[in-house]
Amino acid sequence: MHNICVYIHSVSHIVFHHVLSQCYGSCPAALWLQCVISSGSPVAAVCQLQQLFCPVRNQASTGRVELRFIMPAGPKEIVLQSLTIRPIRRIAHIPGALEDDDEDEDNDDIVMLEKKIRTSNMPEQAHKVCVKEIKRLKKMPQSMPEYALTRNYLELMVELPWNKSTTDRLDIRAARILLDNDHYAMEKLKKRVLEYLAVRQLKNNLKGPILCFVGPPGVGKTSVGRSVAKTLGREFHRIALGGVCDQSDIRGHRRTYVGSMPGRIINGLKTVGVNNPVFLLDEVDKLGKSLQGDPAAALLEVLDPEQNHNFTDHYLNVAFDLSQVLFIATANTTATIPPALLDRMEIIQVPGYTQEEKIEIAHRHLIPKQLEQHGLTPQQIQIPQVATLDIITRYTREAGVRSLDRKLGAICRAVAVKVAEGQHREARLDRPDVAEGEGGKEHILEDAKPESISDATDLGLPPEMPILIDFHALKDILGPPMYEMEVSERLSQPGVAIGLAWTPLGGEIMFVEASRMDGEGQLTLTGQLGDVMKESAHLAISWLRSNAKKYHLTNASGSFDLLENTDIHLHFPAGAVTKDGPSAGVTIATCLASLFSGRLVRSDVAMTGEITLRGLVLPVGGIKDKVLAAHRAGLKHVIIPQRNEKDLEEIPGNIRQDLSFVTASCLDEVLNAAFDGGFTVKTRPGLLNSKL
Ligand SMILES: Nc1ncnc2c1ncn2[C@@H]1O[C@H](COP(=O)(O)OP(=O)(O)OP(=O)(O)O)[C@@H](O)[C@H]1O
Repeated sequence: MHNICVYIHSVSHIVFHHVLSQCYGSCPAALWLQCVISSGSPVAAVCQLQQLFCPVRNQASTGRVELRFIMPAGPKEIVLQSLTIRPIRRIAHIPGALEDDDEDEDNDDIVMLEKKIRTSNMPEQAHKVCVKEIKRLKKMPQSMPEYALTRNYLELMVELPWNKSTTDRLDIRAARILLDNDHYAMEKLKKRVLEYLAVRQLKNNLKGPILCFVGPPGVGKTSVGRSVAKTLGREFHRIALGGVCDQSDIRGHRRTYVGSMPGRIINGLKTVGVNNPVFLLDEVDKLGKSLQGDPAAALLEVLDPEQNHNFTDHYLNVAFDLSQVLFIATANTTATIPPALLDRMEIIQVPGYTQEEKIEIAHRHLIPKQLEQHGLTPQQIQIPQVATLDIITRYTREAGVRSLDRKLGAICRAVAVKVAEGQHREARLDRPDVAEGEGGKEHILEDAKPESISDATDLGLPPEMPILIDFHALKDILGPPMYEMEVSERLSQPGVAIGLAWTPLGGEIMFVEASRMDGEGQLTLTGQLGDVMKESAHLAISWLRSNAKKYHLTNASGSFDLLENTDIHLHFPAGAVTKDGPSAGVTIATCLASLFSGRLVRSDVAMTGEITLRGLVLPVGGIKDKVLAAHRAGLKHVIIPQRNEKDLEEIPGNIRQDLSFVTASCLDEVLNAAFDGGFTVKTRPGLLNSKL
């Protein structure tokens, strides 16, 4: 016997009761779906319900049925439920009242629910609440809106994994192999993760710190979180926190609200079905705030090992023990993480990759993954390392590898079309053993072919030869290169210097430009600068004015008072991007020194460092990312504050070899390194201040 019964108990509230009885064997005895209609009349609601039943009516006696419900607000279709129906004997559609049969079925369901509550392993407090609620449910008329709410609540309570967990697979050696297999480089991060797992192995129930991976996009933070779960043999669940601005998203709504539901933590537990998953709290730095409360405050309770064994979701209204859950957070920057939340986490910096690391990641992980996703084999496409380097330097500018991955995806798609069309032809190979690489340079290919493939095809060689991706093929598929080395062009006149900036997207090189013109001694700053950066500009000008004689710096009329009848304009290109922080101090001072001395700053030097009014150079953060950015841009020398020398240990050996570093403790040393032949004190008599 198969019944579907619908009743409307208010204009805005429709409860659809779908009873599946005897003929369903192992299927649940009853399935309840509830749909809240935000607007519309009863007539409209009945029409929609008729639409809902149409597919069921037309269904043959066996098969799969999708019940669809059209919301009145628009054309959006929501699949309420899809289920297998066999056989359909009868469909009853009775708006306004329940059939007697259905009532019996429903009572059966409640009996089953009660049984589940009795047999479930939930804690005593939760059990008491459930028993109380089911007693209320039994006495409640089924037409009451609260009936469905209570029933949903009880169904969630019996579904939650109060005591169900997976057994941890704690084998550090296996974990090391798995992490190494899944991720290239990231040594610091892997080391810390292994330490964490080792302590877990030695001491069960570790109330350890919450790890928070901080780094630019696409450096593998999320993917390491997934590997940790795999290593431990735990379920993995990702909770995206970007843009979450309502604390109910974390802690749930109280059941008194219409449409109330549990928060993301409880929902996640229901999804994974165990109480010890790995929860990845993604983009914790992008939590918002609103009148509906502060979600970061709600997360405090979730992440605090001292409190989270008693986490109370507003919807559940009973405590759930989260102490077995392994939380890992990810963020692009710590600057926007609320301090209290930051305090509960151990920050592990994940810096961007060098070009060499990116090439390795591409060939070991990204290309095989893309080939698999596009149904290609290494016999059908060949991407040499020079082509990968071209993609990295000319088509992407990023600290991570996400954009590189996308470009490789685009190449695979283009090749898939060729392969599918059966047109196996080399995109282009001018000479048999040579392909063009970055900057038009020619590179010897690893597996150089005796003939170019296009020639080979013409000569009747096998069409299954791999399609070779070279510079010209890249141009065909990805379009003209998006980034060119432009550094030396931009430093071809005085008043320009290259700084190094740290952004949540990784390190960047930053040009600082200065011009002077007749005026009244005003300083104009443009390029969306924050207050700290503006102050750095004022500091740099003051230092140069006070040292103008020492360095023989003059304005256009030859006066040592640099601002006399002179206005200065300082600009930081990429004017749409907001910039702040003190680390541009040395660059601004160098740029102005170039402007007033008429000398060019070396075009292969980049610098970073905070300055004081006395010309000292103070340490700054993000050195590794900044150095990587300088290397990516093809620069050769990097000036950093002396007290940042220790940070150079983090720079990979090959990058340290490619670059030379100057550690400066004062602006004199910076200027000497930034200009060819140094920027030493002029010794013309009469120009120097007597103390010098
Ligand atoms: N070291 C690496 N080895 C292998 N694959 C990597 C590595 N780093 C990143 N990837 C790959 O790059 C892709 C992007 O990584 P993922 O999504 O984990 O980045 P993310 O740091 O979490 O970025 P976001 O901050 O934007 O969330 C994934 O496919 C990942 O497997």
